[in-house]
Amino acid sequence: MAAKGKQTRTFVCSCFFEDNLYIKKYRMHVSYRNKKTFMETCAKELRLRGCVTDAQFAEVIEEIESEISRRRALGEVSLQRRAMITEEYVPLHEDVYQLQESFLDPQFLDLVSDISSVDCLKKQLQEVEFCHRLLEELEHIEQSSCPKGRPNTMNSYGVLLDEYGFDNGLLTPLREIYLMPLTSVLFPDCGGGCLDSHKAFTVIYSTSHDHDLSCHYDNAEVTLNVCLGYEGFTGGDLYFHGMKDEDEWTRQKLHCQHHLGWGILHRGAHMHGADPLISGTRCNLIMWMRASSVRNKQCPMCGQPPKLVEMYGADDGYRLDKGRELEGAKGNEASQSDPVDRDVDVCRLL
Ligand SMILES: O=C(O)CCC(=O)C(=O)O
Ligand SMILES: [Fe+2]
Repeated sequence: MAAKGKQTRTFVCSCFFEDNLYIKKYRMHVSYRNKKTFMETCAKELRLRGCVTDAQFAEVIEEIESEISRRRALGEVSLQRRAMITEEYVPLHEDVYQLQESFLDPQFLDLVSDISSVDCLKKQLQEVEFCHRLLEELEHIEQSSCPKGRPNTMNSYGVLLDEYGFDNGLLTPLREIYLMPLTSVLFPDCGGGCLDSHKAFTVIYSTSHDHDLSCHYDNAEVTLNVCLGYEGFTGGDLYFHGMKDEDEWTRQKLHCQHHLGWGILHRGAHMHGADPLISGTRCNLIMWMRASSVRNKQCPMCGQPPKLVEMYGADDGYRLDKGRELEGAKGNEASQSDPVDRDVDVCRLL
């Protein structure tokens, strides 16, 4: 079922190999050029977070270096997974791969066809049968022996959806036909009117594994976050602070409860995280939507004009403008950028 897709040249910004490396144990994003600079810039903060012995530092450096190697090989590994999935994976519900209007809540459809006022967004989107079928399909994927690409180093559970063929029939039409009428009205300032690609994955939280998500921003111009449910859960609210470039982004805090079948649209640059889950399991579908015309000018991760590195097997949503220089011809490498942690006391480090 993996989609073949047309051969678009795909790129990442070279910062992917040096910046925003997440150290899960100490809940901290760091940059890494070499061991010496790393120790000069990050050792102090790491010590404050409990990394004190030589062995602990060695472990952190090993983890970072292996994450950089993983990132360099990621495109090739993704292509290998796609080939195996195409060969072996037999879908449980063929219909969940093709978007139909009946999957979408009537109130949502009304909103798309008549987005005259932002207030309409407060209407509830009801639970739909589609969520159950999609969840069953995702469980079927999880139980299959086929390889699964995990979203990023902040989320260890869940799966990259494009590798299983959810883009062409389901998610691309969802973005183009139904989401863009809304995002172009809600987020015209950050490319909501010209979203031209996305990276979609699921995230799964339970009390026994990943149970929360640190405050971060996404590698996205606009993000869709839909709660697909699972076993009844409590806790695990999504929360928002200010925008990442605001001086006092921690000052505000808005809580949003997840409800089965509800979707939340937000700017990728809106600082957000997930509270700890108290009970049950939560599965959400995340679509990081990208506008190449926006990110071609400024990488949302490093905040600089992107230094494009061509990648096969993965796509961070940049497109080659005429005359643009490439950073390096590093084929067969790929990126699955992490969301970027911005714990309050870490932000000045990065
Ligand atoms: O758990 C959530 O609802 C948030 C997930 C998220 O922000 C992300 O994966 O980028
Ligand atoms: Fe996020």
